Amino acid sequence: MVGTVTEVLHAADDGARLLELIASEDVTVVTLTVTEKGYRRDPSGGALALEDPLVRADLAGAPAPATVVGQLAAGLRARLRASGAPLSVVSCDNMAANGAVLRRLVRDFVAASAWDERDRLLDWLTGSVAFPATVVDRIVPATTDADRETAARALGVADEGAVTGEPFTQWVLQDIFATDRPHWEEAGARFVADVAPYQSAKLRLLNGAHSLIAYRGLAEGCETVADVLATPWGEAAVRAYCAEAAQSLPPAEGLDLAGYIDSLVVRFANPAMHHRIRQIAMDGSLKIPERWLAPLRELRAAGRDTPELVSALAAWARVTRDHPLDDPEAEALRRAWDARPPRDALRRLLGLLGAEDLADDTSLVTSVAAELHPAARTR
Ligand SMILES: NC(=O)C1=CN([C@@H]2O[C@H](COP(=O)(O)OP(=O)(O)OC[C@H]3O[C@@H](n4cnc5c(N)ncnc54)[C@H](O)[C@@H]3O)[C@@H](O)[C@H]2O)C=CC1
Ligand SMILES: O=P(O)(O)OC[C@H]1O[C@](O)(CO)[C@@H](O)[C@@H]1O
Repeated sequence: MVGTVTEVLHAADDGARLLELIASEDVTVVTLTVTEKGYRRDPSGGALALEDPLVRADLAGAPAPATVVGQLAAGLRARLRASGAPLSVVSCDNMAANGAVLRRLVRDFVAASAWDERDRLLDWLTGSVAFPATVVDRIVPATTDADRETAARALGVADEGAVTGEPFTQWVLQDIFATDRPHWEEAGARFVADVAPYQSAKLRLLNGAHSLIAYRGLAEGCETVADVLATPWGEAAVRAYCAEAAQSLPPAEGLDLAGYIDSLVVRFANPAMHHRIRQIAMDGSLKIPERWLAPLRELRAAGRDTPELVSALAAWARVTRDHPLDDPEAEALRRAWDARPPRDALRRLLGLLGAEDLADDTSLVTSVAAELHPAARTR
């Protein structure tokens, strides 16, 4: 039993209680793990997607906000009305600069609202609400029935909240909380001034390699990350990808990139982790920009070759063409392949990733298209 969990709510059904809790002075920290989808960002610029139907409904004053940002903004308004006590809102989602992203989205929502206290709320957000950036690095795959059965056998009781986690754990937080914060460092968390080096290393190496494994593995009939690592090509593909992506990472004190890459190979190969590659492949249109496109742009701008990232993009493109997709853009991704020749389909796919600049990069598009050709080498 996790004794610190005293109440469990479903935000969609218990909206009033959620707002009451965000407004309560007893609450000093709100954390979020709602996946990239939960943020409803405009793919091109990172602003709140004001045209999204649910965001529009929340802004129009739907009785209970349905989006995460709408719920947070309404809760923060209630808090300002109740006491104005400072609060820290901590995104634990897998996005670069997740704190700044969330702060911007909440501010975008408030600024677009017709609320009377809109300007006062924006001022209060600036002075009293902190949005620290964080990086959570621990592989915890979606729980399966088999995991629940294992937990029930081990515990002697059924635990619907059981999760399976690997031995490795890392939680790095930006130390800019609005009030006294919990002493999470006593349980191993690290508080630092700047999480960006940790965030980029994790997104570009761990998550970037995961996505590569997912799209290449799907095409080859694998089911889990460990299955891919057990193939003759799995470890070499991870190492080659990481060696290339790591060139985009500046050296940072306390970060041993070579050691991290070695540890990834061991973590990915752990046969006890049934981390399904379909789970990782899900929502590629939201995950790929963070994981691959940021290093791709930086490396190309520095004049470096990017064969591994090109190959990764080709693996994703092949999956969008040949496999069923679980992605908010699934239909548009599939329709991109109505374009001929494949270079035009690739341009459309890159456009759907919000990467018009890369879609206009003829040399990149030609390289990815060459990898799609049946005669291209298989790696
Ligand atoms: N599981 C892991 O190993 C780690 C997960 N994370 C991050 O934590 C976040 C959640 O991951 P998990 O807990 O594994 O996933 P999960 O699938 O168990 O939980 C996702 C939660 O997000 C909610 N959600 C999904 N779409 C939403 C939407 N459009 N609007 C509002 N809420 C939505 C779901 O209802 C669910 O409660 C992700 O961003 C992930 O990158 C970070 C590090 C480790
Ligand atoms: O979004 P994905 O690739 O399914 O990953 C889920 C989570 O597992 C991890 O890769 C493990 O740390 C997280 O970074 C990620 O958020």
